[in-house]
Amino acid sequence: MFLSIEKVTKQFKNRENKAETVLTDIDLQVKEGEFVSILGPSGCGKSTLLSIVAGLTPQTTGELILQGKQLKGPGKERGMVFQQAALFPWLTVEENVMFPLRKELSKKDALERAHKYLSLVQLSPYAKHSPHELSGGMQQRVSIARALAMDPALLLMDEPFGALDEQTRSRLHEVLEEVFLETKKTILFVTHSIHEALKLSDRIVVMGTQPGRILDVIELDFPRPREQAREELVKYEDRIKGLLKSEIDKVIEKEQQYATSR
Ligand SMILES: Nc1ncnc2c1ncn2[C@@H]1O[C@H](COP(=O)(O)OP(=O)(O)OP(=O)(O)O)[C@@H](O)[C@H]1O
Repeated sequence: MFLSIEKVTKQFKNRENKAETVLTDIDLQVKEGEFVSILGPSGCGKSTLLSIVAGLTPQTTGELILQGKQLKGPGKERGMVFQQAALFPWLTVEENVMFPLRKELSKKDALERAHKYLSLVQLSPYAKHSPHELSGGMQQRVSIARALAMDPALLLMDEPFGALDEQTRSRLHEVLEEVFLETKKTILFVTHSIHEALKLSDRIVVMGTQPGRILDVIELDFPRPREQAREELVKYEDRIKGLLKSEIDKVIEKEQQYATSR
């Protein structure tokens, strides 16, 4: 198996210094070249799980194995794209994409690589621009190009389009789908949007909350582009909404308990 997440749990200390379980019994297998979304209500531990796979947050128990090797800490075989593009404002677009390549490639090769991926995300004309001259969606495309330029085996994306308006988001879904089909990268993608997950994924991992755990893994066995399969989409959407309903109720109930206890 390309990526195995085995019996992973995570506890954080809460404000009273008591251990609180955020993730429990996470078992997930990801095949090479798969697009897997992690979907669930706010606070169910999606970002924590992705951060554990990235090696940025240590798990409390359990194991992660990528391409036969046990994961310990971060590594360049995993690229990460966050909700905010986090570009260096003093560098141009192409310099931002070249930046992580500076140690392993000559300047000429790094530039060539940067342009390959800028072209893939349709930003070649903006190579010499500064990040502040770009829209939020364009900046996010630069950060996708930067992550891809490292040629990671696994691309981890944490709500990469969460801060964008609906139209830009929709355009970037198309860009990401093109990138996915072209590069055949394995992608683990965190979202709380059912539509986004249905549009992009081969499989959707639906998570529940309190504690965060996997409720179901849904295989989307109908062809891309997904928008054309309206009936299929509605069927899957209803199934996911059914799974999430009681989870969202739990979040609301906790919120109400908190409000009445004040
Ligand atoms: N460093 C930390 N220390 C303590 N608790 C944390 C820490 N990071 C996350 N948590 C807690 O873990 C839980 C899961 O958080 P996480 O950000 O992974 O959820 P999420 O599903 O990604 O939420 P959202 O969709 O709102 O981004 C939350 O209750 C959060 O408060």
